[in-house]
Amino acid sequence: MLFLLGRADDPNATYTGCPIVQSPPTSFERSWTSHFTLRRRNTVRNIPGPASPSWLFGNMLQLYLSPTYGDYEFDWQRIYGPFYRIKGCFGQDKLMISDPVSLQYILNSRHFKFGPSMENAIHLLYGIDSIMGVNEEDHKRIRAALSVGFTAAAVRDYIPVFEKAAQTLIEQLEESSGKSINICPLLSLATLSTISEVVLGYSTEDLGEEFMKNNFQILTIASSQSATQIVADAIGARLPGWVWRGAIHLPTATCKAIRTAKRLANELGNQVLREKREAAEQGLDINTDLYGRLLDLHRLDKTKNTLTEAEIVAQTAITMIAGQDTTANTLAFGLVELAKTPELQDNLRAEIHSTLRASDGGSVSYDNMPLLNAFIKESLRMFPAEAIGERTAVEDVVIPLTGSLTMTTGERISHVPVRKGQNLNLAMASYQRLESRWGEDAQEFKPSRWLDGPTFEGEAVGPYANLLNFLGGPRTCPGCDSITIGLCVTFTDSDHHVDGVSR
Ligand code: HEM
Repeated sequence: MLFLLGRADDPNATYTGCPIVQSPPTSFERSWTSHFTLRRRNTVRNIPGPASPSWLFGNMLQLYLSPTYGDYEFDWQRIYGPFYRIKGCFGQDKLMISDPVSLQYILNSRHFKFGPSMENAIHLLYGIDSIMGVNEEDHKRIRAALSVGFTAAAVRDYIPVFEKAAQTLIEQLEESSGKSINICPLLSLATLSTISEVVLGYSTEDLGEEFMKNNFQILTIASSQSATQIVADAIGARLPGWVWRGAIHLPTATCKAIRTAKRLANELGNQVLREKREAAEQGLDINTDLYGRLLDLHRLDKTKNTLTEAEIVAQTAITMIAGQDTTANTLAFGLVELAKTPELQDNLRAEIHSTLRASDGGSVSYDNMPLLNAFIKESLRMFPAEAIGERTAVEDVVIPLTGSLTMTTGERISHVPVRKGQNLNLAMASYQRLESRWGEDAQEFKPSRWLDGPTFEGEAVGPYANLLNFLGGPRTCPGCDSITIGLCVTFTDSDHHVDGVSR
């Protein structure tokens, strides 16, 4: 489970990313609701899917602990199509969904919320008042307020920060020139320093030693996966919230790290706001980062449209953690592909050099670099940092399909009725390798697909390039636009040969 990651009714609200549609019941939903009430049998059980090797683990070890990500999942998709059933721990039925029509429906519908493990993890680490911890009206309000830090103008202001981080990265690479290095911790540090600068106006030195140590502990906990954790997760998902809230006080290393992370985020958020308040009282401009913008809005307009200081502080853990390893891993996978394909590296370097020459020391037009943009889209398509999202149906609901599905009973259906509580895996990595969507070469890393005309079949989903890396709907990742610019800047500025790669 990638629990570190990391939705609104107002059609006029301008959030970054995908248009926000929190749909009222559609005619489709109304007609199917009556149909569904007539057929309360468990349809999910009759959806085809792979055999389960064990009652205890179901297909979970194959899904999450295969030697290379997708060893089983991509094969299952080839055999069973974009909507199939797998077994979770203790015989639980889970749906694996990569059908674009179904995904679009789920992401924009009010009939689904985070699954229980994800909800508990969000509450524990980010807090119940964080943007991911709140729902409905509160979510819409916090999301609208946070959007000041993610507008096109704000993202343009971040470019010097991205450039500075890329420069530091170059210096670190130069120090290790000719030697083999582990690039992942360097990238993680680079993304943390960028996020800290644009969110809080703080450098990593300002964050302090204890924060830095805890931050890397938390990322290690979040990215480690084992059979024991999979079972613990499945048991945890069945426990009520109060058990989780109590369990966090256990004297284990993980619980201690999470307790420390919450305390440090709270202290940090309060300290940043105190300093910004004092700076504003001295007449200084505090509109230079996300927290400065949020505080300034609150000082000028204390209506319900702005966040209170406590609400701003409550966003510290999520904004500092959600984008760090997701961005670093995207960069790392891009570098792996560059290392494997020297010709691509040379062509990219030629495009970067000619664009930099044309800019003549002025601002660089990243949009005018087709190969760089194609390379970034292809890296995102092949290697989504969050491979699977988790949702639960909050009531009995019917999910539409692109085509139809033949059940194990032989019946063909074009809509899947699911019961309240049904667990759904939004299979983003599978969707991004769906041959019916991307073509027969969907499994190949091929940036040229983005340059050779229409890239995908069917209606667009997701906020960027028809990709689901940032999911979609009201909970689309708000960092989407800044990340894509940040990736352009980093690859442009870190003009270094990647000579080889080992894992
Ligand atoms: C390549 C980098 C990134 C990827 C792939 C990514 C992916 C995602 C995904 C998939 C979600 C939705 C999770 C869900 O609803 O299940 C999400 C939510 C979120 N992301 Fe990102 N993210 C990235 C970087 C960032 C950055 C840099 C920030 C901010 C500094 C950020 C802040 C957030 C926040 C605040 C949410 C919660 C949104 C909400 O619930 O309304 N992310 N991200």
